[in-house]
Amino acid sequence: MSELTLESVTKQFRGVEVLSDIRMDVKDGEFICLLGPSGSGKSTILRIVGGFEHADSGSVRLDGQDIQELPPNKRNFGFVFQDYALFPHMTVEGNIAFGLKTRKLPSDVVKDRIASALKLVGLTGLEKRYPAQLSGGQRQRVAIARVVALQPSLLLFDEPLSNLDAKLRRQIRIEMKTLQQELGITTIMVTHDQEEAVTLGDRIAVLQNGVIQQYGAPMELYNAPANAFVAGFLGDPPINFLNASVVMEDGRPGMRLGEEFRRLTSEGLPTSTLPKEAVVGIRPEDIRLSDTEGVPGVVKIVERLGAYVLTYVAVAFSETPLCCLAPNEVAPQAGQRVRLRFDPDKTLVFDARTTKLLPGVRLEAPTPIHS
Ligand SMILES: Nc1ncnc2c1ncn2[C@@H]1O[C@H](COP(=O)(O)OP(=O)(O)OP(=O)(O)O)[C@@H](O)[C@H]1O
Repeated sequence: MSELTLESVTKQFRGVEVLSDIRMDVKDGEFICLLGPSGSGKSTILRIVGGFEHADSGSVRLDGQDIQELPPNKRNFGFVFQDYALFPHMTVEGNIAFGLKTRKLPSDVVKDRIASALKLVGLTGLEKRYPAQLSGGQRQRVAIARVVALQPSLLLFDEPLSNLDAKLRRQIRIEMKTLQQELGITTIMVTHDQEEAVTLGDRIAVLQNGVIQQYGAPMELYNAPANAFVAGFLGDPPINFLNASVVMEDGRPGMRLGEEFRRLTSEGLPTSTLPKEAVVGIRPEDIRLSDTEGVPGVVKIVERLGAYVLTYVAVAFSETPLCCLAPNEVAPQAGQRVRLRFDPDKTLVFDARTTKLLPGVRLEAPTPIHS
């Protein structure tokens, strides 16, 4: 069992608050990703969990026990950093054995642990190689094997893949997920790469300025982001944002998007509580290109990505062209006039002032268009 709970954790550096009121629970066997831009406090949380920093207030509990006074070497946690620093003068075997020997384990146990760790990361047969004789991906696998061999109760990864090229990142990412599922070790990983977080994390904590903006399953965050920041951080290509004013027409709320007027449905939210200014979020895959129906626009740029095509369409109510993602066979030309249809169930509406999601508020279907 390895369940971790962070409660009301705060941290300041030189009088500047870098973590405020961090609350997180990590269940046994879960893979948690801490996602956020540079400086948002991800590594500081990991370092507090690892025991390399002390929280100013709040508690960090493992299986109910407060561990804050335990030094890092008494926590039995495995740490893999971005700069995984293998010992260059030691073989693969020697690198993995090092930590095991400091724990004074019998030599047959050390041998077994090395063999099974190397098997897990697919490096059996490379025991006698030196780090310089390995590829970047192999070195990272040794770094993971070295930590896994210690049989830690918690795995802590700080941007472990960021030194690798895109293809290798993807490959090792799949290996890490498989390995973590096989071993069932509770894992926390820091990343600023949303794709990595979405593919690896059972749950993701999105951080901004030391505050957890939302903590939940990847698709929960994607489909129902708590605020515009989370909506913008998850998804590639990113969500389109449009500024809009909320207005009443015939006693019913609607929105002005430049010259366009759209009715609003506001399930569960009284019309009187709707903000005056809103931000509408529409994901590229929720916009359909049409010849006949919807908002008129002009294609500016077409980017072919192989399986998909991204079309950037200039419309009257947005300063920046809207990005639409469509299957490859739907490929308009730059300069072409098109119409755009939004999936009304998928539009997200945020309060422009607080940036919070207005749950249940949707733009209605594009037809009929009022002017
Ligand atoms: N030891 C320290 N002394 C002073 N300030 C620090 C220290 N460690 C971190 N900080 C500051 O705390 C804030 C959060 O840093 P942290 O490293 O946790 O962010 P991060 O989200 O992991 O960023 P990155 O992705 O760049 O590593 C930053 O503003 C950073 O400059």
